[in-house]
Amino acid sequence: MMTAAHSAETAAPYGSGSTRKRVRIHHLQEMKRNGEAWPMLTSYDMYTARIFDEAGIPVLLVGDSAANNVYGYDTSLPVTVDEMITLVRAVSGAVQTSLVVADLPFGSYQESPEQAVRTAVRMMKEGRAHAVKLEGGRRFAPHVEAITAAGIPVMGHIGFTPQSEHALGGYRVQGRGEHASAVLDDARALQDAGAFSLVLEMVAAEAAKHVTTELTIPTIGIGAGPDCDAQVLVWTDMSGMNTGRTARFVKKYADLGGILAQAATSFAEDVRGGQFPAPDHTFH
Ligand SMILES: Nc1nc(=O)c2c([nH]1)NC[C@@H]1CN(c3ccc(C(=O)N[C@@H](CCC(=O)O)C(=O)O)cc3)CN21
Ligand SMILES: CC(C)C(=O)C(=O)O
Ligand SMILES: [Mg+2]
Repeated sequence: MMTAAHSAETAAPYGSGSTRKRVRIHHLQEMKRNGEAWPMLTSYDMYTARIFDEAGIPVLLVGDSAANNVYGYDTSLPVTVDEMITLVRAVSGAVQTSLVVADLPFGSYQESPEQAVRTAVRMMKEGRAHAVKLEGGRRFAPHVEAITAAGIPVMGHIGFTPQSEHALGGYRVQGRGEHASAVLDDARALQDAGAFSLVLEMVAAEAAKHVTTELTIPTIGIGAGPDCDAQVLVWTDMSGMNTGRTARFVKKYADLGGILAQAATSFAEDVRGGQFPAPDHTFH
């Protein structure tokens, strides 16, 4: 249910030709209070952004997972701010309603709160994002606070943080048993620093539930069980565009990879067999 966020009753902001209304951060907090779970998807291009916006996905994340899913790198570490900005601009230019969140890539904010603000400003100014996301727990509270003070909404991201995979020792579930309290401490610190929401990635369901209850800001789970306020998946995973191996937390809702392979094969057959172009596709 998209409620007021997707209704056409209110005038759009100046400079916009649209009558649909942008999802706002307070709508996300309102959905938490009302117990309405909401979806988030990644998007890296104009077509998927337009489709997900029309489908009523309130938040689109231009994830640094673009490293894997656009640029073909083996981890998310190599993607640059410039590589991200190009994609962020494509996505934000295509949406009418969805809130566009841009990931700050590895190395673009860890040095200092000042560096974090500089990168976040670029994502807003050049990428035209509506918010930014960064990975890390309580040690990044000053960074979140500085970006927030600059007037930029920040989404946090804790649990398994792929940019730290080498420090974490691989793809590991976080917050099991006695480690649950560390996840809660990180969550609280980020909320207190001004984060408007928080991704919990590969967090034990029990810990994720406890964090969700304790926080006033929405939690967005990926491999963090059913009790988060929202759920996020990478679009290439959930659509079957990614024909490779996916994590256990992924549910595949379509076979886009298979459909596209069929279309390419049919096109190739038609060209080779002389069935394309037909008279309908031909000018005289
Ligand atoms: N396509 C794609 N989907 C993602 O979810 C994703 C990316 N790319 N790139 C950036 C990060 C990396 N992420 C990942 C990638 C792999 C696993 C994974 O293989 N997990 C295993 C191991 C779990 C374990 O050993 O406990 C799994 O089976 O879920 C998890 C998160 C999440 N993000
Ligand atoms: C998996 C989500 C939360 C993410 O950070 C990304 O896609 O980069
Ligand atoms: Mg990311």
